[in-house]
Formats: sequence, C-alpha cells, structure tokens
Amino acid sequence: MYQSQGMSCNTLNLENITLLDKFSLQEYKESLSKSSNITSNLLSKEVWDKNTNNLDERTMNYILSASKEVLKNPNNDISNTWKSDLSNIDPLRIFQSSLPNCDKCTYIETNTTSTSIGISCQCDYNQHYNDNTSLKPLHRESSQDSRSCGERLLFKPTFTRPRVKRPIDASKSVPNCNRPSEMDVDLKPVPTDEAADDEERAHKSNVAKITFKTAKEALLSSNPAARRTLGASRKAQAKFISPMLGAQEKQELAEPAVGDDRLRNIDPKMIELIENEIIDKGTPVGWEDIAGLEHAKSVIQEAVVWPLLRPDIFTGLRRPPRGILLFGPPGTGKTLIGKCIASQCKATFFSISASSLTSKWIGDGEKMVRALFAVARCHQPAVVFMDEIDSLLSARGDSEHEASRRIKTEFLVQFDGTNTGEDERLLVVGATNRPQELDDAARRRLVKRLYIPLPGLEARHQIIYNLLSRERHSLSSNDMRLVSEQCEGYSGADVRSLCAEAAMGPVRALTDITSISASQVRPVNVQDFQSALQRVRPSVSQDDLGQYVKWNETYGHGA
Ligand SMILES: Nc1ncnc2c1ncn2[C@@H]1O[C@H](COP(=O)(O)OP(=O)(O)OP(=O)(O)O)[C@@H](O)[C@H]1O
Repeated sequence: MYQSQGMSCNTLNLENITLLDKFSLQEYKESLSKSSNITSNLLSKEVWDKNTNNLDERTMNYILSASKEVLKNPNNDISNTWKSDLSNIDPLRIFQSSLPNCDKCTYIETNTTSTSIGISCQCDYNQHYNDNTSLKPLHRESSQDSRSCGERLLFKPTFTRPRVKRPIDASKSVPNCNRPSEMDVDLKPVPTDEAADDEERAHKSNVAKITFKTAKEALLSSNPAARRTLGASRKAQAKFISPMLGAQEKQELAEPAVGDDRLRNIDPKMIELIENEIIDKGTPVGWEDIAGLEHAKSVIQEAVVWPLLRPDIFTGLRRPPRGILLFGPPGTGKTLIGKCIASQCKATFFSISASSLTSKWIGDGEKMVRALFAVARCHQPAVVFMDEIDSLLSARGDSEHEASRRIKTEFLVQFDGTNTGEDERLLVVGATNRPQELDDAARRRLVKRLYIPLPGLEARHQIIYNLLSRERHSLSSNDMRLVSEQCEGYSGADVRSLCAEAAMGPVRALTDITSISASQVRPVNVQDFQSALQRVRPSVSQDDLGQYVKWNETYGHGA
C-alpha cells in the first residue's frame, strides 16, 4: 500500500490509525433507529455521542455486537455492563497505541484535553501524518522538552476512514528514523484503480451487511403507512399514529410535530418519560364527578375553561391567568379538578409532583422543568398540574439548596413564558396542602387562589351515592344520608376509603371464597358502613382546617 522508498521509517501504516469506521457505525445507528427498539437506540446514541472521537476498531466491534445483543434482548443486563465497560476506555491509550513508533519520537505528556497528546520528534511529523491520515495537528508549540529537538505538535485524533489510500511522496519522507519491525511500513503495492474498486465494493458490502433490514423494516421503509397496522412502538419524539383509519387527521392537531423545534435541545429520554409517565391518559373527568365545591367550579369555568376553549374572545383584559392555585386539606379533590379542567378544555393533562423534581430527578430537576414545559407547549392546549407546589416554590431561605434554587428559577422563567408568544394555551394548576409556605413570587403569579375545603353534607352524600351506584347495595336514601352525617370531617378521599372498607364487609362474611360465585356475594348494607366507620377515621384535624380558613381570608379568591 505504501512504498518505503528506501526509508527506514517515518511512514505510517494507516490501518493502525483507522480506528473507527465512523460511517459504518453511523449506518448501524440508523438501522437501529429504524428498529423501534428504544433501549438499544438510546444506548447506541449515548455511546455514539460520548465516544465518537475515542474508539478503536476493536471497541467499535464490541459496541456493534453489544448493540445487537441489546437489540435481541433489551432486558438483558448487558446494557449496563456495556456502558460501564465503555466508561473504562482510555482514549489516550488507544490514541498512543495508534501512533507510529519512531525511536526519535517521544511522547512527552498528555496535554490540554484528554484526547490531545504532545509529541516531540526530530522527524517532520507532517510527513507522518499526511493528508491521508486521520490525525490532524491541533496547533504547534515551541518545545519545552530538552529531549526534543523539533517542534511539539498537539494532535487530536479524528477518526475518519480514508477511502482511497495514496502513496507517500518519497521526496517528503523523513530520513534517519529507525522504525521497529512490528510497526514497519506496509509494503503492499500502490493500489491500482481496480484494487481501489475492489476495496470500495468490499466496503459497500460491509455497509450493506450492517444496514441489513428485517422483512418488517423493509416493508415499513417502502410503505410507511404499514406502521399503523404493525403496532410499532414510538420513538421519543415520534407522533402516535392511530390504527383507526381517518383518526390520523384528527390527531394531527393534538400531537406535536415530529422534530418540533421547541424540543430541539431537550433530552429525548426526558421527552419520552414525560410522554409516558407525566401525561395523564386516564378517563376524562366531568364537573358532575366532583361533589360540592360549587364556588371553585364556577370560578374555574369562567376564568380558565372558557378562555382555553375560546382564546379569541378572552384577549386583553379578559386574558386568562397563566396559573391558578388550589389549596386545602389533602384528599379534597384538587387533582380531580385539575383533570376536569383538562377534560373540559380538551387539553393534554400533565401531572407531576413538585417534590419529585427535587428528589426523583436529583440534579436533573431543572432540565426536567424545561422539558416539561417544552413538551406541554407542543401539546397545546395543555394543563400542567403541579402537586405539592409548595415544595418547589417555598419561601427562599439561607439554607436553600443550590439545586432547588435553580429548579425554582427555571420554573418561574418557564411559567412567565419568556420564550413564547402571548397566545399560548397553557395553564399551570398548582396544588398545595401548605399554602402558607409559598413565597411571594409564587403567590403573585398564581393569581386565582381557590380554597378546596372538606366536602359538606351534600357533597359527602353525593360521593357515597356515586360510589355505591357502581356496586350492589341495599342502602336506602335515608341510610345514605345517615352515613353522610356520621362522616362529618372526612375528606373526599376519606369518604372513598370508608365506602371501600364497607364494600369489604360482604366478602369478609364468606367462609370459603374459592367455591362461591360472584353473584352469591351479598349486597353491601348499612351495617357494613357502621363497622367501617369504626375503622376509617378522618385524616384532617380541626387545627389544620383553621390555618386554611385563615390563609383563605387573607389571600384566597373570595366567594
Ligand atoms: N369533591 C370530590 N368529589 C368526588 N370525589 C372526591 C372529591 N374529593 C375527593 N374525592 C375522592 O378522593 C380521591 C382523591 O382526591 P384528589 O386526589 O383529587 O385529592 P387531592 O386534593 O388532590 O389530594 P392531595 O392533596 O392529597 O393530593 C379522588 O380520586 C376521589 O375519589
């Protein structure tokens, strides 16, 4: 391949520095992404992004086989082993071993960056690293090293595959370098056109092997619509395509466009997590599902629902608030109201607990907030329900952790919508059991602050009635009223627990549950409720209630 031209050393065996066949790995990556296997996709992307400059051929092969393994068996532990192995790769070592071993060349030190190395040599290294090599000098420095007599060059390996190899010009070769035998110049003949063609063909065939498509992939690439019927899973930023004919057009409006600009700098893993876990796809909630709370319902209807439905009418002074606050004891229906707003406005409902931003996504909370709002903006109209918002927007103190402060700042930036236009249809619904802990900035932004109290007698009656309507029971209207009176001070969630406990009564009376049919289980009766009342106690104390009432009088939205 190279002619020594009588030189004792100085030319480089290119095979040794063609460390990474970037093209092949790219091809493989693309074939993975067509395969809708998210695990291997993300892993290969991660490896690719982190190591694209640092891999040798052996490692690359390892990655390819590991990727295939992960692709075949996504739940295999190999993904972890693979990742930790990669983190042990020393790019410098790989780089050093790829350099020519000339006895007048001295590697003097690692320098500047982890992928740069200082080389001191009497040879003209420009000749070592001619155009055909993949090593490009970053910059030159005057040598500080007494052993060196030449320039010190810093090299950054950029591993691209030389497609057609050229001989080194003899006139530029460097004299007086003795090259150890194992690194001897490759003395294969200079490639003819035919040999170059052969090599090109071999390369293409390798690429073809790497980009081999399964029957399913081939079908999908020739007929993308077939994806609908094949039940392929989605990639992080991909649109959901309904298998129902004609449903696709309807969805175009609701789903974010693939590759939406607003998601450009957002981590795909976070987008996927938000799409899968934070978007609430539960059953829609209607106003009639929420017992009592008439005041809160009418304020929300007017201030939030109508404007989200008719943004053209609610402009200027009528412009809706960006955020509302629902405060009150636990289990009183705050989440239910958030869901109901989203259902009424046909909006996407994002539900997240603020405390999880500081605990579950340690170190990533800030990014998560940015991702959440970016995805929500792609799904407009959208309702972002932030439970326990006090843990995110509590009054600042000296002891406040830097990470929490950053999350809070990011939230306020996103909330104010500095990056977006005025016409966005995004509502933040904050919920808290500790409104007194919110700081001024948060209070000011959540302009409508609605007290969600414990259910009154009528509301408790309605909750019991609604829940029992789905069960076999023998309670009369009077029985239900009696039970409603007896559970004064219970939250909606407590009333639900009471009903669930009562519903266990008929089952507990059974002697042999295995042999009885479902229709033989007796209906729930009022005695079951009396027993349940002994077991299920209210979860909210009178003292707590006093605090809410006081805060409501000061900051709440009056009746
Ligand atoms: N007003 C209500 N009408 C009907 N059901 C209610 C009502 N309040 C509470 N519930 C019942 O209690 C359950 C819990 O309510 P929800 O999660 O909305 O309370 P929350 O106020 O958000 O509680 P937390 O503050 O603990 O998050 C609901 O799923 C529902 O079954």
